[in-house]
Amino acid sequence: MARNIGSRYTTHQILGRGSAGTVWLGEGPEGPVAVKLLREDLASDQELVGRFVQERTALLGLDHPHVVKVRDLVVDGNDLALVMDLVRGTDLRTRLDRERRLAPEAAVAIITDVAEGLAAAHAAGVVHRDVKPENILLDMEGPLGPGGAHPALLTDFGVAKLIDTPGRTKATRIIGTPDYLAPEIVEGLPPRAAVDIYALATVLYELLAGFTPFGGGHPGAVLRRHVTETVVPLPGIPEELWQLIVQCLAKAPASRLRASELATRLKDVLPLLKGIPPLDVDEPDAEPAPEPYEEDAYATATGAGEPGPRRAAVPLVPGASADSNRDTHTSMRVPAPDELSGGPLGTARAPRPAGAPRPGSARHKAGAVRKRRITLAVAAVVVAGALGAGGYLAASGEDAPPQDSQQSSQP
Ligand SMILES: Nc1ncnc2c1ncn2[C@@H]1O[C@H](COP(=O)(O)OP(=O)(O)OP(=O)(O)O)[C@@H](O)[C@H]1O
Repeated sequence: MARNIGSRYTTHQILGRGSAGTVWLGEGPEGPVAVKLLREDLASDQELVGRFVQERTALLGLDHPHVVKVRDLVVDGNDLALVMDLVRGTDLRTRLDRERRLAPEAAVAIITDVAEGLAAAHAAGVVHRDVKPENILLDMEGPLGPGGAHPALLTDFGVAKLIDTPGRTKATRIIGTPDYLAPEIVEGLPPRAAVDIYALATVLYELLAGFTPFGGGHPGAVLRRHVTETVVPLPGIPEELWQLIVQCLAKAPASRLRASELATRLKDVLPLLKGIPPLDVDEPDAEPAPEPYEEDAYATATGAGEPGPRRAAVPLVPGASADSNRDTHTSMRVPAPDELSGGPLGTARAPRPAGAPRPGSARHKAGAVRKRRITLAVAAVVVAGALGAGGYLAASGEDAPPQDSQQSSQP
């Protein structure tokens, strides 16, 4: 049934649901649109509505072929809606679920598009804060690019920031999707443009591997890996491409490439990837069962029980009920330094060449445990030095002063 949104738009049919609201196919004065209607409890939050109006200029001003254009922001009674260009196609998560892994050329073509979109946003002082496959739309009506990839557009700009209002989330909580969260966010620092680069490199890794570099298990373990662990190389990945991923997954934000540099470097790499099939890697198995004498520091410190599902579907805000089982935003506590530095859930997930023995198998077990101990010992030393700010935030329990986290630190 058609429903009016403000005086200019009607919605007809649901395109999809996320944790912050529902996206509808709609009609506006200039033709079809997508309307993201925020959840009622968000729409009735006066502070959030104020922020929504404040963001208007920045969001409406973003105009780039690889960013989904926001046409209007509607505040009407209980309705709070973002009116966007309709992208006829699918989102990258759906494609990835279908294909499991993409050929390097197609993966890089998609990520290049998104890097270009991000470069424009960052230049305008806007940080996305929730780059992930769900927020990358593929325009099936657009021309085919390298590797047969359709144009990719980044969507959901500003939504993470809207939700992350000082009254709604404390400085001690994190907003985002665990698999894609940059280490500085885990440490409680304000998100700058480099968090988007980290998340985008994570998406690139995921397109190539079929899994994220630090995902798996309990969300707390995922957060800890971002801070303490090093990404493990993918078997068969061209070295030039691997180096770009490593650089953009650097723990120090300043060491990562900027979005425009990343786009340029990816374009340089593209011709080398022609005709390379999807990488032949097996997803690492779940963590091997902890050795009896190794204490699960995270579980002990937090009361967390068994590791959760591979992707944490923690609601954005209490009461949210995303009706899909896909990744969603997370609002969770900034872990304390001791939680970040210990426990066997922190082992980096090493991809295996197809058919190689599992890391948890008898043949590999002794080596794996030794390696885990070394990783954790190094991690403990690194985190002890690196988490001063995060530790303070975790301990303070105070609301943060309002911080314009969407202002980019980059020109
Ligand atoms: N501009 C658009 N045009 C066409 N479809 C869209 C558009 N924006 C979003 N969608 C579709 O609507 C669905 C829901 O999007 P939404 O942004 O609400 O959720 P999400 O990003 O999947 O999850 P979350 O908000 O929890 O991170 C997505 O599957 C996407 O494919």
